[in-house]
Amino acid sequence: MNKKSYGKVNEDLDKERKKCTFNTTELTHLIEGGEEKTKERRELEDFFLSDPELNDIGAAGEYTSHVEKYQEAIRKSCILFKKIQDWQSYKNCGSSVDMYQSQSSNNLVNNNSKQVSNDSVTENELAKNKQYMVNIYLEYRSILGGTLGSAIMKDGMPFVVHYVMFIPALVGQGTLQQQAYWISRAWNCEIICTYAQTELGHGTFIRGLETTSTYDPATEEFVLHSPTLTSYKWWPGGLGHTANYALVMAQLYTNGVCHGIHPFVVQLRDEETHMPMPGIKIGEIGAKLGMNGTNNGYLGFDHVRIPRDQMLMKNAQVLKDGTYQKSPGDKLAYGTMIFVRVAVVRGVAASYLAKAVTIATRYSAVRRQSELKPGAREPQILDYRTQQYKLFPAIATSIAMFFSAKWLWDIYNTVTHELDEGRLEQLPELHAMACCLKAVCTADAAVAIEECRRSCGGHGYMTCSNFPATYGMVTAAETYEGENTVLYLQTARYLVKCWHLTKSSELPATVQYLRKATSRRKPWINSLHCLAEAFEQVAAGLVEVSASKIDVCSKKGMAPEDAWNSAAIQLVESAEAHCRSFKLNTFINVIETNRDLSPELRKVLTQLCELYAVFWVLKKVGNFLMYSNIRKEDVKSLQDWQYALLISIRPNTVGIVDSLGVGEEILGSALGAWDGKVYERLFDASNESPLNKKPVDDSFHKYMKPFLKSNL
Ligand SMILES: CC/C=C\C/C=C\C/C=C\C/C=C\CCCCC(=O)SCCNC(=O)CCNC(=O)[C@H](O)C(C)(C)COP(=O)(O)OP(=O)(O)OC[C@H]1O[C@@H](n2cnc3c(N)ncnc32)[C@H](O)[C@@H]1OP(=O)(O)O
Ligand SMILES: Cc1cc2nc3c(=O)[nH]c(=O)nc-3n(C[C@H](O)[C@H](O)[C@H](O)COP(=O)(O)OP(=O)(O)OC[C@H]3O[C@@H](n4cnc5c(N)ncnc54)[C@H](O)[C@@H]3O)c2cc1C
Repeated sequence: MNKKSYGKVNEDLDKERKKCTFNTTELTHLIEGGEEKTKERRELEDFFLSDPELNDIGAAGEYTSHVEKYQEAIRKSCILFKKIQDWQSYKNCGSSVDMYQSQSSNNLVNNNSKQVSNDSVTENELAKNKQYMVNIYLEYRSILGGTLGSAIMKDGMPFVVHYVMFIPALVGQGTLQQQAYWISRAWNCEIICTYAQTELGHGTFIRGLETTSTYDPATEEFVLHSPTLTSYKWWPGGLGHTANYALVMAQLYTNGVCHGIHPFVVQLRDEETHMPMPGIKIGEIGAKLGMNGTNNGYLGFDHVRIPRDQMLMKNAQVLKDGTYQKSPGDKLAYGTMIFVRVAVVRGVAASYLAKAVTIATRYSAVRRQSELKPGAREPQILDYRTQQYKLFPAIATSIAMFFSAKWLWDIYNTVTHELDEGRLEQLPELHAMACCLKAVCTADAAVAIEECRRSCGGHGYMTCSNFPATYGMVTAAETYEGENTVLYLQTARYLVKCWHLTKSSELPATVQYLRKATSRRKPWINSLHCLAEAFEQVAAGLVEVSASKIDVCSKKGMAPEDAWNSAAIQLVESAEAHCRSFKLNTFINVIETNRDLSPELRKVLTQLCELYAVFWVLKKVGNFLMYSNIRKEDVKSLQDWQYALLISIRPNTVGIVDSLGVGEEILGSALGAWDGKVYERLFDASNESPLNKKPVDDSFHKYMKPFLKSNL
């Protein structure tokens, strides 16, 4: 997007802003978690985007080659990550990072070994490590996630997995000594790392991974090996040509016994020359639908030896003689995936959808098309009811996502703190919620972004609208970090278990509705509370149907796995319904518990919350007729309600998207700029095409002219 000034704001957009009935800053603060947070976010954006080396947004990267794109992404990553360090000293927010640095420089590392003395490492420091993770997330979420990072590198960053996965994996799975050594090196970017779990043959079924790590007690080393083509690591971000270390998930063998997958830090490239280490076969996997800046790679091992202390041993351990000591919880090695799923809900789904709705809404206020009434001025396309039906539910969905993401982040912090104290009771609930929220939010964001693109007609198809890169980023998140169907099935597994417990024990907060939902049968009235109840009835009804289908199949003699597979479609639906019910309740809770909300904002939020709910009832009306109080004769009144909500939300639509706080550089769109100078920006963007540099392209003389002549 061009940074040039085009003068006054478009008249229509200006009028839209003037008629907004609520204070947009109040909504921005609510979404971001308070005035202070908004201030910090703006300061952070200014710090990075005022750097001309990073903020060259008009530089039409879409016309460069695959190699040039990668090289540019690396150039910017190096500047960006240097600036992250500068920012950290500027804000003095790295005290717990300093703790790592002082530990490693105090020569905790003995004789080139990373297995270090335990003396100076205390429980207190463990708590600091956790705080450190929280700091990273909060400080860098905006940089690495959907906002700043994507403005600077639209096609993704080759260093992202280093921060988003390698460091979190170290915190979750390394001993304090391993953290002291590896995190300080990774944090200082002395090394760049990736997270290598997925293989050519297996991504979802991680118990089926084939890479082996066999302990050799004679040398106190592990031997990493790729026994088959399908065992090659495949996909890790930054693996192709960027990372020189990887956290590799491999099947651990000691004394001839396989103990399942465990994490190992492996050097991939020489720290000086960057050449692959002996026995390492490495490359990039090639061009993708999107995220072409992330340098996803492949990796094979030919009997590569690493020291014993490069297995991360916070949970399970291998002693010098090869004795295996089990982890207190066999799923603790999966903790990094929970962290990223939690991060994706806000950092990717909510943030990218906020961008898309801002672009499409501003454009729809500026764009005028067709004749609604003969002879009258062409209307703003935002006035077409069909356009409102495309955009307003997407806006409501984006706001609902921000609220659920906040809840998820808070429970993630509580549960990880409990895990450090050896308490695992809330882990299943966190896992279930992280799975379904990641799946519903990324899926909804992808569908809504595509709807936003279509709502901008032909211009939405242009790269300079920024819809293509935005969609490419979000649709990737439907697959990575757990393919969405697979994640729904994880949540469903938890729901069916809880269903069987409804009569006998206390249920965790998010599933308490299972006990009461199906017994309620009141007449329907159009109200938020009746809607919330109906959502719970649908979720409970679907869980009940799934559980009984499994029972019926089992009674017919089916194996439990086949019975599960027979019910899988209903199981996925039940997990989705559970998540939508949770999102609605969270939205209502925000409105009801924030007592200081101004009446104007409360009114707008209530309208958006109602629209979110009514939209989904009508989308899934079959389920609501089957399992909730809603009857066929109520559907018409719900349709009327939805229609009325579109009309009430209309005057505030531009104000609502302005409140999402997405800055110009972050939007990066000719269609969505604050000033609404859509046509000027589209025209200038077209003139950046290299084909427009000469009046006649060389191909005319080389191919077309001889061809035309031959036809004379
Ligand atoms: C600082 C950062 C800030 C901001 C950044 C923001 C956004 C990020 C931006 C961009 C992202 C960039 C790059 C993306 C990088 C993507 C990286 C990856 O994709 S890494 C690879 C991820 N891979 C997966 O997610 C694999 C999915 N598969 C699985 O999770 C599992 O294999 C399975 C599907 C759960 C099945 O495993 P398994 O067969 O072993 O398990 P069971 O089904 O038998 O279940 C056993 C039992 O365990 C429980 N369970 C499963 N998983 C977990 C878990 N993670 N945690 C806790 N518990 C778990 C399960 O519920 C069962 O419980 P039971 O019923 O037996 O009690
Ligand atoms: C952009 C991107 C970045 C990535 N980055 C990384 C990375 O940094 N590190 C890393 O290790 N990996 C990474 N991955 C890999 C990613 O985590 C996997 O692709 C993902 O977990 C899905 O696994 P899969 O590819 O094996 O899909 P599959 O499991 O083969 O899925 C194919 C189909 O089979 C279905 N299916 C599979 N199992 C089941 C089941 N049990 N029940 C019902 N249906 C099932 C799925 O629903 C899907 O429809 C990345 C992927 C992408 C796209």
